[in-house]
Amino acid sequence: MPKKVFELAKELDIGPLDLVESLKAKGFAVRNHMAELSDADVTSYLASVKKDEEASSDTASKKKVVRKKAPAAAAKTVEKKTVERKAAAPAEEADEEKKTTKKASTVKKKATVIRRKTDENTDEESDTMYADSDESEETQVHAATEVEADEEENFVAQPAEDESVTEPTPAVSEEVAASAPASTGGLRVVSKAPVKKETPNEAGVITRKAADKEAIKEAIKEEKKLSTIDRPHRFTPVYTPSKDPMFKENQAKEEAARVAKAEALKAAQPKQFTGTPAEQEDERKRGEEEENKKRMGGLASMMTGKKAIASKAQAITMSRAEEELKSYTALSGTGRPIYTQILRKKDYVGPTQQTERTEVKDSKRVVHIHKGVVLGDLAHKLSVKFKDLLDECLKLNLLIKETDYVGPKLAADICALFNYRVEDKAFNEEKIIGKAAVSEDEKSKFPVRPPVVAIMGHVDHGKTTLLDTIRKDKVASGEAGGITQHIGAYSVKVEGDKTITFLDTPGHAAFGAMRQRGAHATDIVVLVVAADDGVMPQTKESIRFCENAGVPIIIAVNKMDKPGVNPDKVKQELTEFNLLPEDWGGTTQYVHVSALKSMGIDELLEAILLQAEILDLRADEKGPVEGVVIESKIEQGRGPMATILVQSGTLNKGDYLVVGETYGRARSLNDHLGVQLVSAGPSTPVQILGLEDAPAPGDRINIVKSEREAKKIAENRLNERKLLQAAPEKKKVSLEDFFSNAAKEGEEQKLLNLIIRSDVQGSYEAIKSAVESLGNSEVAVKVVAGGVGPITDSDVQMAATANGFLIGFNMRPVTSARKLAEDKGVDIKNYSIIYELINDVKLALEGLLDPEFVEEFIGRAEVREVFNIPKAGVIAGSYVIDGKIAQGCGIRLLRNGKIMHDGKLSSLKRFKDDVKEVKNGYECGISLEGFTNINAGDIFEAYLMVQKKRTLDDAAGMSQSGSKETRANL
Ligand SMILES: Nc1nc2c(ncn2[C@@H]2O[C@H](COP(=O)(O)OP(=O)(O)OP(=O)(O)O)[C@@H](O)[C@H]2O)c(=O)[nH]1
Repeated sequence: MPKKVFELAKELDIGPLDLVESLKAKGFAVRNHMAELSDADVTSYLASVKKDEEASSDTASKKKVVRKKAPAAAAKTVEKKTVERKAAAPAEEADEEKKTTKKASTVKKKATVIRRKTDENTDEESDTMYADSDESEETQVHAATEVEADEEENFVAQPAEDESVTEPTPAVSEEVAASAPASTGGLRVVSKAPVKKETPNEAGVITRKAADKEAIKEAIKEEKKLSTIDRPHRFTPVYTPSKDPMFKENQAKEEAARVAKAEALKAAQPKQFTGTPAEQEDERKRGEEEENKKRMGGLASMMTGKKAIASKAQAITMSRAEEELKSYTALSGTGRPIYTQILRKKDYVGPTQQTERTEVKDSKRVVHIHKGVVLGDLAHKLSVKFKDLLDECLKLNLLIKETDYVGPKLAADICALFNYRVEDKAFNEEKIIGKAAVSEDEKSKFPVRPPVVAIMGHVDHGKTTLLDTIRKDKVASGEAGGITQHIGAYSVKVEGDKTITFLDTPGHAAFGAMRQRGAHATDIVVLVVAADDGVMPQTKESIRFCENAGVPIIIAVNKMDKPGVNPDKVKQELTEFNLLPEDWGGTTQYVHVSALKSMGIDELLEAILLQAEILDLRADEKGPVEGVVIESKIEQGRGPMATILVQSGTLNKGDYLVVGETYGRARSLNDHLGVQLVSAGPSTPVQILGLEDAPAPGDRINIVKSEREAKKIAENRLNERKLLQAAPEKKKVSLEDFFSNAAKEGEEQKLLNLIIRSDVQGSYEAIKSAVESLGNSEVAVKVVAGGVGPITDSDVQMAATANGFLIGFNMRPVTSARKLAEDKGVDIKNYSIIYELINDVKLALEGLLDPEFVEEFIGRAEVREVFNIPKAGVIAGSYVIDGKIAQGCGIRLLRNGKIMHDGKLSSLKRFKDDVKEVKNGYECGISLEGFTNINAGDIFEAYLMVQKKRTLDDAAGMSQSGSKETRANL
């Protein structure tokens, strides 16, 4: 069974490294203690050891070791001594030797080179047996090289020895390692000894031809050379002897034990061959020959440089060595790689030829942009330096930066300066959506659709009550604060088959933006005006929105049930706005109603249907779907939910939608009553589920073929908006603007940071725009985050970081957010009525305004006589002629109307006593802080600086009313 070296070492009870050394010395190709030995190797090695031991014991018993100088070495190496066994040994000794050799096996002889280190430092010498003394000299040069060389030498020498395989080698000096410790106490086994020394003239000795010897020498030298050039450097573990005498003794003991064990092992070895002793002998010889052949093969390959690569690591090392060699040869004698190019200094050959400037063809003077462009990029597209672009832009009064993003219009203006035109190559979503222009003629053939009606009017004029009465449903009672908070859309059946779609729009000023959207989405507006209140600000505002949207108005004069109301007064007021009643010769329909008493409702509905008829409202049910978002919110557990008014086409359940910057699939369609629909035709308000996000009110909806297309369009819209938002608003700069901006630069605007969470998108937007419009140059509201949904931990975290406030509109914080807010000391305010929210924000903003100090006159005194009192200083004996003079007040000294001094009162006395104040008609002594030039006849004017809390109206300079004053100095 094959064995690892360390296993054999264990069996032999010797150190694995020692065994490796020993094996190497005996010509076994082992790399380390992990190398594997075949059975034949083990047997061969043990036999060899045995033979050595016997030889050593013979030598020791006969004590005929003769120290003899090698003929060649004698001349060159004096220090080295070669111990040889005399060739002319007695005959019986020779016989004995012959026997031993045969018994041990006819394997080639291996001598062991043993270097002995003596304890004396000065007299260090080594007894080494060398085949060649030249070799011994070389081995002294470098230990590692020596070992290597010795090994090589050994391997090379073997074939020569094999020639004498059957012959004993009396000329070969042997020294058994085991005997060495006893004599030297510090022997170091470096490697196996090379070859025997040749003594050609002696009888019975197998001689080696001189030519062969020379050839081998040459081979050894060649090998050595190679080993220094292309062989990787490797270290051979070298045993360093201890100088401790005890150690030497132990070594000797260990060695003796090892020998004994090897002998025992040999004795225990099973006999492998059967048959006659002659047959056994033949078999053994054959085995040995095979073994030798194997080794010879290895040696031959080594000699020819085709040494078998033992391991991967060795292969890597070899390849590295090869590379190194190559790079070495790639270096010229200067140490510079031969492929390095020498840089030559260029000779000056005069000015370079100027390339002629070619004018760009008109057809090529086009700049392609995608909706907008960053000016740095535009300069690049125009092939001009940005500096030149900046100079040219000043002609347009434009002060630009390289990072500015401009829209197509401004880009076109800039490009025109360089005789370029702009082509917008923006993502064309219409190509995907496939909008087809419909002619008026085609439109007239479409079926009639229900009118979409919005109800507008001033707060509390009865909009919700009116709608409620119309659709017989109580809406107002369920609303917080009795105010409609967001747009609701409802379809109402009237006159049998006919349907009217109502948009219930809120009336409060904060919902202006929403109302505007409502106006644009509607065909007809019913303007509710309370007969008892008349035209109010938001009535006027609603009229303006309708005018802008070109939407016809029907006036519902409400609360006609109230006693003493005068509808003509309302009509009169509205004539100012070109809303002349029909009975007064105009075109506007006026209907007298009482929403509360359900009076005049039918007339109103008739008027709406009449108006719709006049408008001839038609839509293609089968055409592409168009619609608008009325409202949206995120419902817990259901996700984003949007109220959509389909304006044309038919929206089907399962359609892929693009809605503003979001997209999705209409997973479910519900009408205002919550009834599931399969499809929704023109003028039908539906709530849809299945969008990715809550869209903004007013967003348009389109249907596309796939979700991928929908996503693409939505993402493109989002990207473009972001780019435009990032772009600073470009205004034409005037010198006045520049100076006013420069003056403002020093002032720092105080910010009130808010995080707003609302139940629906419309409310959020309305609140956001309302609170943001509250600021001025000194203070401003910044909505740092917000949207639809409950107040979460991250909102609280953000409020804490931004030092802001959290506002929930119809939204409460989640439990964890509430706890976190308590921990972080963040204030969460909850509102359900928008004007209360706005008032609070306004008050908070006012708190940020710097207080104002105003001077308040309090009295006047006339100086009658001036006293110069040594310790007290100058005292002006005065008489209070107006108001009072008080301690701590500011005081001005006037002489002939001219202000001589303005400072603080130092002391105020009545006779010798200090007093707090002296009123009109009394005398007093007044002294001033740091001023003594007081004359009789001068006037003291006393005043107080009063701190005045400012309101936003004050700050805007609109109104001084409502300011609260506090006396700062008293
Ligand atoms: N007497 C009388 N009261 C009415 C009539 N219509 C509405 N009201 C009352 O007016 C108040 C306001 O009505 P709303 O319908 O909430 O008014 P609104 O215009 O919808 O108010 P906002 O939602 O705040 O814009 C309520 O107290 C109603 O009862 C009416 O025809 N006659």
